Amino acid sequence: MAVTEPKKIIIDTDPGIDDAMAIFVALQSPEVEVIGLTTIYGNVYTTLATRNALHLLEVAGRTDIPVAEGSHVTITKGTKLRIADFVHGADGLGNQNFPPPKGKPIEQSAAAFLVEQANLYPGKVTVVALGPLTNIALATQLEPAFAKNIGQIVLLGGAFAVNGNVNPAAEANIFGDPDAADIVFTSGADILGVGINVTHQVVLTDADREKLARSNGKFAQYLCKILDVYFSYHRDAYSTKGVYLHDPTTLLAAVNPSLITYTEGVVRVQTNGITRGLTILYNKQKRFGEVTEWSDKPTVKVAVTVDAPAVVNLIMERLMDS
Ligand SMILES: O=c1[nH]cnc2c1ncn2[C@@H]1O[C@H](CO)[C@@H](O)[C@H]1O
Repeated sequence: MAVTEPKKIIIDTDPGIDDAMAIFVALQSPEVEVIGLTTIYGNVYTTLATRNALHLLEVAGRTDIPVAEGSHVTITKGTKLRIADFVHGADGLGNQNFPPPKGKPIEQSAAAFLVEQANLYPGKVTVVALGPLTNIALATQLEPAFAKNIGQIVLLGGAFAVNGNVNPAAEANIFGDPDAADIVFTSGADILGVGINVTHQVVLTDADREKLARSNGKFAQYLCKILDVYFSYHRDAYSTKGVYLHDPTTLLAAVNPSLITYTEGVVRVQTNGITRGLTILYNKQKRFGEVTEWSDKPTVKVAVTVDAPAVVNLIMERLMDS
């Protein structure tokens, strides 16, 4: 049997408790090879995201993986960022005050690193984007061929036909930089968008957490230390007895696409007004008489269903077996 080469992935991340989980699951997934982490603001500011990315790689014993620091401002140079420290703790990792990492990010910016890797392995690199899409939008501006050269962009973002999690209109990653999101969705790259309409189906329960705690898995043990803040946020905000696995679900959609189903259409993002950050998918079922803002824009894939039990099982297995 031919041995298939692992898929090369770059994780663009704002760690973040569920980011930490996604990064660990990726490192435990033989189907993929993590060739770099790029950092962005979102759950924390970019400087802290870089520090946390380096820290998580040190915890994993994978300091061979480069970290490239991303943008500190939005694509329109906006500095008024919305940081979700109330979801993840002030340090982004459950207020554990871990020691600073020994490692440093590489000299290259996240956007330059993304462009370089896409050029180096045309069509072979998947970006798994777990935060606001500023770095990816910058990469498309830095290199017009980026959309063509990148293999796929699997992104966590949007709330398709459901309420957002920042406000009824907007999901956090898209709200973080709506202009960048619109650039990415209309870039022509092969894009799979995974919205919270899908990730809200994937819940880690208290019982799952207890099972993780009882295992000897190194990553399971680490995560159990940082999960408290994330659980209490969900209890307060949603009255759920568990937490949504946004980032690990998106990562697994890249690792094993058969875990989800998707539809195709054109996605545009509202960039101003009270619905700033709203994602609207045009499903092409109606032929509109007039030219619309969706006309002549490239088609993307948007996840519709997920095999939630399989996703939770796979995440648990990989974290416990570490
Ligand atoms: O209520 C929330 N407000 C802001 N960010 C959130 C919230 N819940 C989760 N996330 C973070 O944003 C992404 C999913 O939208 C996830 O990365 C999650 O960590």
